Amino acid sequence: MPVLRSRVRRGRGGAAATPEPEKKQQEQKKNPVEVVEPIAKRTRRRRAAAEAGLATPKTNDKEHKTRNERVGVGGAVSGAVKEEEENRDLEVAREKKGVLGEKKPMDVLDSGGKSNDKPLAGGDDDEGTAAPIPDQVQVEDSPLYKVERKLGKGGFGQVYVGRRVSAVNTNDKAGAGAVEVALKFEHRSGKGCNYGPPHEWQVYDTLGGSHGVPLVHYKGQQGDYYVMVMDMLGPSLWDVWNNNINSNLMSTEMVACIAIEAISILEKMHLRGYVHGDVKPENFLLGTPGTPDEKKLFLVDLGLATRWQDSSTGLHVEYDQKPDVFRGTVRYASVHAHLGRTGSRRDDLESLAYTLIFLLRGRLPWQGYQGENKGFVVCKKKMAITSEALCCFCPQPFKQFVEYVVNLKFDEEPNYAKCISLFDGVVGTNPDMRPLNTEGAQKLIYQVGHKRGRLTMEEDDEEPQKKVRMGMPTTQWISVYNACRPMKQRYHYNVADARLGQHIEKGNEVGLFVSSVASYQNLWAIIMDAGTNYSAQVYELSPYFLRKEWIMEHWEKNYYISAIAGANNGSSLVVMSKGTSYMQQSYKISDSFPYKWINKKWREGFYVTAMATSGSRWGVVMSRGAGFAKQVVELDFLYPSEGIHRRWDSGYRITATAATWDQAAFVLSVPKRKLTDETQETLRTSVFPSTHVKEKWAKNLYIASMCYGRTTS
Ligand SMILES: Nc1ncnc2c1ncn2[C@@H]1O[C@H](COP(=O)(O)OP(=O)(O)OP(=O)(O)O)[C@@H](O)[C@H]1O
Repeated sequence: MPVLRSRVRRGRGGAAATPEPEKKQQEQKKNPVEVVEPIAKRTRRRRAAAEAGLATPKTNDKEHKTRNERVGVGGAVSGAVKEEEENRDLEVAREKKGVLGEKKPMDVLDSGGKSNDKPLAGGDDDEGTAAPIPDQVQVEDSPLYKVERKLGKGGFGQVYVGRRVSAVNTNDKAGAGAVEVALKFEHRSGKGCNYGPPHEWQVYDTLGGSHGVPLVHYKGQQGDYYVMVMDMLGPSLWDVWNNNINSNLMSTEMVACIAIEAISILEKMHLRGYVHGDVKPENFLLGTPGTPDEKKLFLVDLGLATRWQDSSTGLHVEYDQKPDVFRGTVRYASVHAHLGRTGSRRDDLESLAYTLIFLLRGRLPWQGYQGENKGFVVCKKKMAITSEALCCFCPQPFKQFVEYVVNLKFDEEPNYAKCISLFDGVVGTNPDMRPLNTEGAQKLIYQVGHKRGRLTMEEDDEEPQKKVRMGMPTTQWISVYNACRPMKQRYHYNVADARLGQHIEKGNEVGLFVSSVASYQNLWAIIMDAGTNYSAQVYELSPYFLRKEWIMEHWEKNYYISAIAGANNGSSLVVMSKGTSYMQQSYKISDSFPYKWINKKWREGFYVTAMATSGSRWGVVMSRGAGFAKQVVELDFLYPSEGIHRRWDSGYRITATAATWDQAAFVLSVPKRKLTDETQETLRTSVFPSTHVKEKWAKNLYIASMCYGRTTS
């Protein structure tokens, strides 16, 4: 019995009817075909009441206009010529490189630091920089400071002690008039200053001085540097950990206190609408030794902070995924940050969980990877590891904290008080005796009136949380079904190479064309139906993944790629059709998911129209004239359930799927023409979903896309 996973989206029932179904019906009348499964009902789903209030998808005007302009210029006359030129370019590029598909590193905005996780070089380096750090600093109406010893350096800036030269109250230890301050220098051509003063300045304006965030007193430009004058603090948690010569480990009580105070600092930051975006041991600083603040915890480096909450509407920012954008530090980044998802409160807490485990155990299981796809490997490891394995030798509360944070949803408000209470049993009952000041957390508990005690996640009376990251990784069939008018559809699976022609010919004889193809264990699955609108079709089974010569030959004859599949043994099945709406086409083969290329082609008015994998290689076909207004990609190491649901809610539907043993990719599009019935369902099954397909047919749902690969059971 196959394992069934169903995700249902009910139709929105838009008013405008598309002409396509009518054409399909006419074609069906002209070509009566054998009905594989009788379809009795003809139903229309109504927009579910619950969805009536959902926002209509926004149109990206700029993108829309560009595409129309380009399509207009392309026209019927020049389309074929342009297409040929386009693909000659592609061919030349590929031959020059001598490989199929280039492997480009991701865009990494990695703040690096001591984690030694810095794929891109740091912006400024005093050793060798053309502009030396000034000897003295005076910005805005600040006192004059003499620049003394270096306190630290990150990927963006360098921090020095500034000693006040012009004396007013010479004994001030803190505040704007302090004798010693921290001076953060960022070179004006540094990577954080592309658009003027560092973004961090703005964030400090809002957050500076809030619980656990140092105050910035003055900021301004001096020579080649942007300079920020802030409260001077003491060693970072990384320094403390590193200086613990005996074991490199911190006491459990100390780490539990850090957990408690860090959660309360993050809670206050989140309350002001920001997420930090780079939580790690290097960015937590203690107060200056010998001062009343020496046992206080601070969080610095707001350079990657972003808003999770829109300042004008108060609403949560919109979900998005840009798989080639990474912000943060590889070692501590959340899985969602690795995958390029919009940062939200859950990400800070996940990074904090990794920070705590690092401080306790002295090492994280994904340390030590190097090379171009380090981010990919680290993310895969974070995704695969169980909380038991990650937290072995750590007391239970740390494991519970990990389990809680990795299962938070994108816009879910974390229960900070509950998280803090997890660590109650690990710290001493008298706050004054603790190795770290936990005053902020004390206040938080008091303010929310939360009863402290030995509360654990399980004992909570809330509904059990749906786990988003705890499923067992597996490989399965992923099939996608769309609502449409009754039509004939056939499927064949476990088809050996030799039998393929027979099935396709038989289908063609009764007017069916191949609408989608997939591969499993070097056998093929083909879907044929009467709803394609194609007028002619050719296919090739090749021992190579997307054989260029055959594709180009058929492009010349005005066929366009309409479906592709790749087998693990490297062979591929390419189907090309006449009668598509496409005006120009391009494809790419790549060792990693080619998001960068997709992004580039989007800007040129192309949309993904077919996608397949062969082993770990990806093949993506993009076309002009695809009939889409917008398109996005959901890429994950497991079935990206949350992302798909969010996209569905914004009017997207899955239009292409492909998966390797590691990753599943879903392309979702907003059609230009509003669909009469937007119902879409997905199934994940361990065997080909033959019985389920028949059930779907009975509900006028037809296979739109399928693939075999990575999901979660
Ligand atoms: N106010 C301060 N007082 C004392 N030391 C500080 C202060 N601010 C920063 N530092 C030290 O300087 C280091 C670098 O600072 P910061 O993290 O702000 O720079 P960055 O270039 O933005 O770093 P990253 O590469 O992590 O983004 C810190 O790790 C810390 O050791």
